Amino acid sequence: MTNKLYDTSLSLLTDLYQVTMAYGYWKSGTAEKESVFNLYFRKHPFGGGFTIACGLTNVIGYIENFKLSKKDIRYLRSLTGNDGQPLFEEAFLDYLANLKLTCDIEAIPEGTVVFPNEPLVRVRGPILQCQLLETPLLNLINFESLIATKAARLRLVVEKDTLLEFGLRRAQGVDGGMTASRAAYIGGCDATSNVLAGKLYGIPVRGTHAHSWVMSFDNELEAFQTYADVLPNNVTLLVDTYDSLEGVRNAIKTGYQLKERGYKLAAIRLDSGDLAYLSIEARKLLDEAGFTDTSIVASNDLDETIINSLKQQGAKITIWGVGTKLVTAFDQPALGGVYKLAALKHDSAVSATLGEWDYKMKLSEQAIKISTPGIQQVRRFRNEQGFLADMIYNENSFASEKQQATMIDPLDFTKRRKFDADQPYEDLLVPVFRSGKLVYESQDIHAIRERVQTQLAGLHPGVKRFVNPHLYPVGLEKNLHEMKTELILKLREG
Ligand SMILES: Nc1ncnc2c1ncn2[C@@H]1O[C@H](COP(=O)(O)OP(=O)(O)OP(=O)(O)O)[C@@H](O)[C@H]1O
Ligand SMILES: O=P(O)(O)OC[C@H]1O[C@H](OP(=O)(O)OP(=O)(O)O)[C@H](O)[C@@H]1O
Ligand SMILES: O=C(O)c1cccnc1
Repeated sequence: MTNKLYDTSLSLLTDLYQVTMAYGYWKSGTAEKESVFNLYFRKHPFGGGFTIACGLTNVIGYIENFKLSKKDIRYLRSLTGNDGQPLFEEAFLDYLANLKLTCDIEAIPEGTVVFPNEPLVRVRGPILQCQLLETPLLNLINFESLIATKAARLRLVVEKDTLLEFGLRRAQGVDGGMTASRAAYIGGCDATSNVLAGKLYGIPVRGTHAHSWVMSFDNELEAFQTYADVLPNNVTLLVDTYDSLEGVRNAIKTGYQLKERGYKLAAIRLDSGDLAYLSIEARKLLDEAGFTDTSIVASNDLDETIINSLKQQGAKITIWGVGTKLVTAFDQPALGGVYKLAALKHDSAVSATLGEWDYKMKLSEQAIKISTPGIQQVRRFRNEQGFLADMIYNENSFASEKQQATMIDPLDFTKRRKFDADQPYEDLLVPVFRSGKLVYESQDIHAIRERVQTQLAGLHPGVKRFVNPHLYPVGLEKNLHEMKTELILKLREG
C-alpha cells in the first residue's frame, strides 16, 4: 500500500444505513449469502467522452486495514434508536468485532480509460460484507477518477508543455488536497506544489515564489536578486506584483547576474492580466536579451478551456500552473458512480456454477438508472490503430476464452457488432482480492501515470474532443442483453 494517509483503520467510514442493513442481514440469517455488486458510473464527467479509472490503490489500502477496533465497537454500542434503546444487540457487535473481509474483488487497473456502465470494481462475497463496502468504495473511486479525468483533459490541451498542480490551498480539506494531488499526477500533471504529496506518493514537487516575497522588499529588483542569490539553481521569478512587463525587465537584469555566476534564469511567472498578450511581449523581451531558453509560466484560474484559448491566441506559455479548477473539479464536483447488486446465489447452491445464481437488477422510470444484472466482465476489442469497442458480458453465459461475440448497442437493439474469435481483446477486470487476500501487485504511481497516456493514445481523437465528443461504443454481449431484457419483462409483469 502506497497511500500512507490510510494506514489506520477507517472501517467506520461508511453510511449508517450500511451498518443497519448489515445488522438486518445478520439478524435474518442472510449475512453469508453470496452476492455480487458492481461499481460503475452512468455519465462521463465534464461533458467529455472518456473517464480515467483511479483510486484502486486506496481501495486496497482501505480493505487491507479493515478491522473494527474496540473503540469502533464501543461507538456502535452507543447508538440508539428512536425509543432510546440500543440499535444493535451485543452478539452482532461481537460478530462485527471479529469480522474479517473474505470477498473476491476484481477491478479495472488504475489509469485505464473507462466508459459508462462498465464495472470498475466487482465485489463478490457474503452480502453483509459487500454491503459495508459500498460507501467507502464509492468515496475512494469517485473522487480520484474525477480528478484524474480532469488532469487528463488538461494534459490533452497542454500537449508537450509542463503541467503543474497548484491546488492544495483551494482543495476540499486535507484529504481532498492529498487525494487530488495523487490523482492529478496520475491523470497527467508533471509535478505538484504539495510537499506532503511529494513525500508520501513520490510525486515530483515544483514551485516558484509568491507576491509576498516581492512585497517584503523595498523594490522588485532587490527581491529578485535576493531570491537568485539564495536559490540560484531554482530561479522562477513572479513578475506581475506591480507591472508585468517592468517585472520581466527586472527579471532579465537578475538573469544577467545569474549568467555571470554560471546559473540561469529558469523561468518567469505571469499570474494576472491578459496572459496571451503579456506572454508574447515577455517572450520578445526575453529573446532580445538572449534568454531564449527561459520559460514562461502562467497561472491564474486556469482550466482546459482557458488554456485552449490561450494556445489559439499564440500565447508563449510552456509551463501551466493549475490549482482551484483542477483539484475541486470546478465545473463538475462529483462523479456519479454507483454500486449495485447484480447477482445473489440461490439458497440451495453450494458452488458457483451456471444456474445457481439469481440475477438482480434495479428498475427505474429513467432508462439510464436501470442496472445490469450478472457477474460482469468487460472485454475491450482492439486492432493495430487502437480500441474498437467494449463489450460487457456475464461470465456465466459467455465463455471467458476466445469465441465469436455479438455485441448489442444499448441505444438501438437492432444495431449489432460481431467480433471474430481471433479479434484481439483484453478483459479489463483483473483479480485484486481472493477470499479477502490481496493477489494484485499494484503498479507504482509513475507507471500508472504512463498507462493513462498509452490508454488515451488508443482512443479515436473524436472520443477525446471536448465539444460533443464521439460516443465510444459500449454494448452488452448478446446473451447478457437477452437475460436483461427477460428480467425487465419479468419484473415489470409483476
Ligand atoms: N488572453 C486571455 N484569454 C482568455 N482568458 C484569459 C486571458 N488572459 C487571462 N485570462 C483568464 O481570465 C481570467 C481573469 O483574468 P483577469 O485578467 O480579468 O483578472 P485577473 O488578472 O485575475 O485580476 P487579478 O489581479 O484580480 O488577479 C483568469 O481566469 C485568466 O486565466
Ligand atoms: O488560480 P489557481 O488555478 O487556483 O492557481 C493557484 C493560484 O494560487 C496562487 O494565488 P494566490 O493564492 O496568491 O491568490 P490570487 O492569485 O487569487 O491572489 C497563485 O498565484 C495562483 O494564482
Ligand atoms: O509555486 C507556485 O508558484 C505556486 C504554488 C501554489 C499556488 N500557486 C503558485
